[in-house]
Amino acid sequence: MARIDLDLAHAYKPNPQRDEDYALLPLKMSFEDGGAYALLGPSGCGKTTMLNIISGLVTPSHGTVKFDGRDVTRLSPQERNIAQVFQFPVIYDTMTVAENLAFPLRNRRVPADKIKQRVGAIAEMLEMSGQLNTRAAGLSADAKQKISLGRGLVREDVSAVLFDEPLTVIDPHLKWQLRRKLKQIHHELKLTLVYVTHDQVEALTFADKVVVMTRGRAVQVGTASELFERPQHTFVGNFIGSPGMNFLKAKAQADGIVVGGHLLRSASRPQLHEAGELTLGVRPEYVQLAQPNQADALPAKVQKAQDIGTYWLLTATSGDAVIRARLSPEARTPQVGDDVWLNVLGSHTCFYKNEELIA
Ligand SMILES: Nc1ncnc2c1ncn2[C@@H]1O[C@H](COP(=O)(O)OP(=O)(O)OP(=O)(O)O)[C@@H](O)[C@H]1O
Repeated sequence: MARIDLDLAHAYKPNPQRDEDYALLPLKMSFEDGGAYALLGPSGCGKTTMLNIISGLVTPSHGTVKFDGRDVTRLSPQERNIAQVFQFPVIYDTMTVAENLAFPLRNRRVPADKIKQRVGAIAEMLEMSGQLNTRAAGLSADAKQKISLGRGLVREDVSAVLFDEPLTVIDPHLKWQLRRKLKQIHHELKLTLVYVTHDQVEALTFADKVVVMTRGRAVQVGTASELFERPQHTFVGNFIGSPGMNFLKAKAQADGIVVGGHLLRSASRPQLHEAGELTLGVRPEYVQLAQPNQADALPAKVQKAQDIGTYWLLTATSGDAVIRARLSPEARTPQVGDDVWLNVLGSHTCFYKNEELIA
């Protein structure tokens, strides 16, 4: 396994001039040896480009890729010793499940008894022990993709295993099981894993650390709780969470924060005073119903109240701003048209300037 250091940028077109010309803007980041990472972001943000640069399928137009301090920028995937699992199964239909799993090991002349032991262990982890002698041709798409996952995980000597949306073809119920399974396998095998997905649930359940990407930039690398509690960029606040963070235009002054002409009184945060116009960010989970004229609350009118089962989702407007609150089912739920006060200022509230977290 290897520690991977990226210090690079990538443009598919020659002579890039503007930010839009880059698939990856200049970035510096490291993947720790044995860590499980997810690259998460919407379509076109550069996830696959980053994965293919790590594997060696794409050479970055600028900068370097290092494995354990060694420059591998111009080495092929084979020379880098990478295993990669793609969206669709890459297996041999004429071979049995066991032969498919053994293939990457046979290629490297691993002794037969070692192959048997390793194939048995991987099949057991993927709950395929009963199918080892079945020919792959007759299997479902799910089972074939499980074999692909197994082939990616079977070698112990790889620098890293890279997954590009590997559960796309998997049935939703099995998807959930396999995500958990992959996490468990990671704990058992201690491989460096990098997993591309546009699905936040998939990223957050699989990875120890999630790299959130937008428009060719990695805007935050963090644990699920860091991304939830302290989004470093408004994109992260909005992209992570269901629904995403509320954002309100704000201005700091000595005795509090002004939102929509209303003063929210609070202990001052000195770093905010110089900032001028700000964005206040608060997750719907932390917005509470408040008493009228409560110092840290805003007046609002309820536009929607939806019963989501485990919580009520309230949508209210305060001036131009829309505020969503996730209220517990036990709370007194206001009705559409009610005037309410919503607490938006507390220890979980974040402040942004030019999209970046400042306090
Ligand atoms: N081979 C290529 N040649 C030219 N441009 C490309 C190539 N591959 C990707 N791009 C462009 O680079 C940008 C990033 O694409 P990339 O495939 O890395 O994003 P992604 O986040 O993986 O998206 P998706 O989830 O849709 O695969 C996009 O604007 C895309 O059009």
